[in-house]
Order: sequence, then structure tokens, then C-alpha cells
Amino acid sequence: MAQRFLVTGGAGFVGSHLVAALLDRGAECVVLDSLVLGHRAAVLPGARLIEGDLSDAAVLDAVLADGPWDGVFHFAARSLVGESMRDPMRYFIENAGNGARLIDACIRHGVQRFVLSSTAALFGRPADGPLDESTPVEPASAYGESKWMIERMLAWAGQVHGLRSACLRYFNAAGADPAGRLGEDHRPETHLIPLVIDAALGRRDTLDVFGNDFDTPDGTCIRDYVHVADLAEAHLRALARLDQGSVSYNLGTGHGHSVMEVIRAVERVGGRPVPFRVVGRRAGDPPVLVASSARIATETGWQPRFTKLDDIVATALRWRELHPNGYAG
Ligand SMILES: NC(=O)c1ccc[n+]([C@@H]2O[C@H](COP(=O)([O-])OP(=O)(O)OC[C@H]3O[C@@H](n4cnc5c(N)ncnc54)[C@H](O)[C@@H]3O)[C@@H](O)[C@H]2O)c1
Ligand SMILES: O=c1ccn([C@@H]2O[C@H](COP(=O)(O)OP(=O)(O)O[C@H]3O[C@H](CO)[C@@H](O)[C@H](O)[C@H]3O)[C@@H](O)[C@H]2O)c(=O)[nH]1
Repeated sequence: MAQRFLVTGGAGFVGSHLVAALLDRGAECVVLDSLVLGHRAAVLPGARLIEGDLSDAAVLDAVLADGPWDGVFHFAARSLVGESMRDPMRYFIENAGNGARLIDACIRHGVQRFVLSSTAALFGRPADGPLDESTPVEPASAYGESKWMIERMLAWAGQVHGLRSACLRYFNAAGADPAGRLGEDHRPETHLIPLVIDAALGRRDTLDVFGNDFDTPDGTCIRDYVHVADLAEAHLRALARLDQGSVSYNLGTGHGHSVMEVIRAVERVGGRPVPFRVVGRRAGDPPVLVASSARIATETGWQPRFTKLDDIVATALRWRELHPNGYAG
């Protein structure tokens, strides 16, 4: 019989790519998404979409009762650092509160394997150098703190109820489905690569570079851009690894790229100039965030297939060129 999975937030950017990977492997997928940030068209036809909010206890109960589930993947969340600093309680109520409700429903309905979308934002303002799982957790935002709260809940759910969990701390999710079915369409868009692409395509006047006075070689911030298809593969491997117990993994390519390098990559791949201007720093941006993913590599054999920034950018650019209005058509 086909394996059967529940994916919360499966109409969003990263979740929709995991759904594609599950369907490609013959699994059955149910997506629970309120569509508050996601898109109906991002749920591939092979999956079933249940439009509902995680804060709705009746919906959660009804969905989880319709098991058995081979695993639950939890993507649904708010994930904007700046927004979380203006309205921290929203992040604790929605991310941590809904996380608690979902974990509780999973325990009550006998789910045994749970995979959480966690984040590099757990690490706050760390020293330079690749961040592995021994890096101290010190969130510098309410968003990062809200994800850490869910990680801690999962630790307790494991200890008391035996729920096995994988906490996957993604660095910067990027790119688009290599088969061209899915892409990135956040509203509003705040992520660097789609904004740079829109500037190159003339859909924005200019790209604002948030500061060029950081302590980095060209003065702009360095991030580890990891392809969504590689993230999807990491989810599948982490899930399989749960047979041996709960895990936490940092997920990135291990290579950092500055904002200016991203601009140059889009110019190279797209063959068009990117208009940009340097503005002030964005509050809370650490200068460098690069992952060490040695642990997941050793324990599951995971390796990113997309290791070159140009290749990551190329998949995102291709989707945006074909879908200038994103999922709106
Ligand atoms: N994009 C990144 O670079 C990145 C990096 C690290 C971690 N993450 C985490 O990965 C996950 C997915 O990120 P994304 O970029 O795909 O986000 P996204 O906004 O594209 O997707 C989130 C999805 O969750 C849904 N959702 C939100 N609140 C909900 C609720 N209360 N009930 C039901 N559905 C709800 C939204 O409609 C949306 O479809 C998030 O948990 C995020 O914190 C993302
Ligand atoms: O218009 C823009 C947008 C971004 N940046 C810079 O580009 C880099 C990347 O920014 P962005 O794409 O917004 O990602 P992050 O702020 O690094 O956050 C992403 O990556 C984190 C993990 O590293 C996740 O926790 C977050 O959810 C996810 O949004 C940062 O240095 C920004 O300052 C600009 O210069 N101009």
C-alpha cells in the first residue's frame, strides 16, 4: 500500500516542493493549508487539499482522525523576522500555539513520525563560520524563538509519548522545482533571490541592498542558499532516519554567497543587468549565516545536488519568466 502523509502548509513555497517529491515517489499526500499565505495552484493535482486553519481544533481533529498516517510534515507558519519583531505575540500564538495543538492532535491520533520546518533563525547572531548542531541556540527574533519553542515541545512529546521528530533547520530556501511545476510566490515577497529576479525582469524599479558596511569581503550579508528540491530530499531522508530515533539537522550547502554575488549571478544567468541601490541595514540581519550539514550527510547520506548559486538561480529564473505573476497566472 502507498505511504500516506499529512503536510501542513503544503500550499506554500517549501511545502509544495515536498509534496511534489512525495507524489513523485508514489506516496499519498493530504495538504492542510488555510491558504492565508499559500496558493491552491501550488498543490499538485495528485494531492488532496483541505482548506483549514491549524487554530481550528475541530478541523485538526477531523483531519488527524482520518489516519493512519506514515508521518506528518509541519510547514505551516509565519516566517518573517521583521514582522515577528513588530508583533511577537502573533508568532507565539500562531507558530508556537498552533504547533502545540498539532503535536497534541498527533499524539492523540497515534502519529509516530513528525518532521518540523525549523530555521537558521534559532542561531541569532553567531560568530562567522559554518554553524553545526552544537552551535548555541540563541534566537535574535520572536520568529526564531517560536520555532525553538516547537522544537522543545517535540523533545517533550518524544520523552513522554514516544513521538519521534526531525527538526530541520533550513538556511535560505531558494530555487524552484527543476521540472518547472512549482516556484516561489510569497506575498509580499521579501526574499532576496525572487526580488533580484524581478528587478532583472523589469518588474521592480530597483533592488534595495540592505547595507554594504558589514564585516564581509564585499560588505554585504552572506547567506547559504539551499535549493528547495534538496530540502525536499532531506525531509525524506530525515523521515527514514526516525526509525533510529529523533534528530535535529542544519540544512544548507555549506557555501555562503553575498547579496552582491546573488545580484551578479542573476545578471550572468539572466543576461540582463540588475538595477540596485544600497540602503541602510535591515534590523536584525546577522552578517554571515552558513550551515554545516555534516551531521545529516553522515547519518543519512544527504548531499545537496544544487551546489552552484548559478544553478539555483537558473531554476528560480526559469519559473518566474514563465509565471511573471506567480501562481496568479
Ligand atoms: N523560506 C525559507 O527560506 C525558510 C527558511 C527557514 C525555515 N523556513 C520555514 O519553512 C516553512 C515554510 O516556509 P515557506 O517559505 O514555504 O513559507 P510559505 O509562507 O510559502 O508557506 C507557509 C504555508 O503555511 C500556510 N499557513 C500559515 N499559517 C497557517 C495556519 N495557521 N493554518 C494552516 N495553514 C497555514 C500558508 O498558507 C502557506 O501555504 C515555514 O515554517 C518557515 O518558517 C522557511
Ligand atoms: O530586498 C532585499 C531582501 C534581502 N536582502 C538581504 O538578502 C539576504 C537574505 O534575505 P532574505 O531573503 O530576506 O532571507 P533571510 O532574512 O536570511 O531569512 C530567510 O532565511 C532564514 C534562515 O536563514 C529563515 O529563517 C527565514 O524564514 C527566511 O526568510 C539578507 O542579508 C538581507 O539583508 C537585501 O539586501 N535586499
